[in-house]
Amino acid sequence: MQTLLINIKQLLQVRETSIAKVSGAEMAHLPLLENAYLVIENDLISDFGLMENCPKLENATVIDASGKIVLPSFCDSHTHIVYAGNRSGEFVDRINGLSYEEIANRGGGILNSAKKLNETSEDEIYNQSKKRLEEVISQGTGAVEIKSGYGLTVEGELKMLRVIKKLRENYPIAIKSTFLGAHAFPTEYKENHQAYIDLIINEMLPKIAAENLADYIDAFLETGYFSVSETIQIMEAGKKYGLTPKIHVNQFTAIDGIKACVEHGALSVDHLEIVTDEDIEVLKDSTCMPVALPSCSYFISIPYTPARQMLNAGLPLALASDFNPGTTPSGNMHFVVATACIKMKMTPEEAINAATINGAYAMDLSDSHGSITKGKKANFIVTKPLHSYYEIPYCFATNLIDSVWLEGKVFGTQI
Ligand SMILES: N=CN[C@@H](CCC(=O)O)C(=O)O
Ligand SMILES: [Zn+2]
Repeated sequence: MQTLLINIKQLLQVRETSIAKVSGAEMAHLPLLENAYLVIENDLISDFGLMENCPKLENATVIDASGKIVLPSFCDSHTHIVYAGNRSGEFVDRINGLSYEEIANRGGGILNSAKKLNETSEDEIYNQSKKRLEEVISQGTGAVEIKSGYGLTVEGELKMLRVIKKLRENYPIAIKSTFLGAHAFPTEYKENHQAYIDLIINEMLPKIAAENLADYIDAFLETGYFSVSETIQIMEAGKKYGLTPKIHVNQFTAIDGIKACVEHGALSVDHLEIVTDEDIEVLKDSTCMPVALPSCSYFISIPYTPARQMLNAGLPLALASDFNPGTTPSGNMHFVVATACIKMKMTPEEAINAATINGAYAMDLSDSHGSITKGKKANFIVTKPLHSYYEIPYCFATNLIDSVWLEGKVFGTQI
């Protein structure tokens, strides 16, 4: 089956050859074609170019995209969209003056979500989570990572990971699965951290590996959560089962966690609201992708990742949503891109690179996702008529999407 999109006003992120990621000054360059065509063959991109060179394809379905912009789907490399219920009560508590830390210390926060999750059936969690997955797809996400971490018990973590597996089986979107048993210490382990770490290592990990339920391992490396040495134990244990680390770090404090993550081969370090010069030095010349989560900074009023400082140092940066019930109840990557431009002073080119090809890198998907390249998945967004791609971050709260395409079909026609 062949589809030909013609008269595309701007075709963004076109890469003749596949690249893994873009870093530093390269991020200011977003390659594009004005007045372009795009050919899709089954689920893959097979050709693209300028309209003046548009091929005549006898049997293709032709779609006129006059005035519209086409860009690769967003690659959201950090979410927690599998959860039960919500935490809107804590949202109001924060409006009334309590901090995230104070709420967590009262047994709220992650432990609140863990209680709800353990009380909810797997089917019910699946039904709640699939609505969020459908929502983010309709907002332009074409590849997503999903974490566990609201179970904090053997059964609870397995339940979450099985839901992620079922989502992966039932939706035409690439899903990577991350085991985050080390998200918080359950109350009964508050005074005995090692016993919970042992439970993760000796009980959870072998079962997860036996069912092949995870691609990555994560921990919340933070003051009051998992220390550097505790996180190292988790990373080392995960690696024995082939799970590469992707770690929550530097959300509230900088405690030399990034160094440990880089030394232990982390694919990404995520959050980075607080970043020191030493952290930046450690990330230079590493293969680890820093990931910023600006919707989290927005929602709980914490600093934004210092993107400019990091890009000036030559680092790459990815943008992800962090969709979760506590700090970011939204997976809208258009809002993420806009907020990165508005609050982090990233240019539209930098933000779109960060939310597409660099997001793909942070999920080991840059070979198949994140750019308009022949042979990659035909996952892309067609916008409503726009004057230029600058309007994507500029119109920060307008739904600019005309259609989202996953594996060569308009989403909604596959399921
Ligand atoms: N910071 C750690 N984990 C999540 C939030 C967890 C929660 O509050 O439920 C995050 O990435 O922001
Ligand atoms: Zn997170």
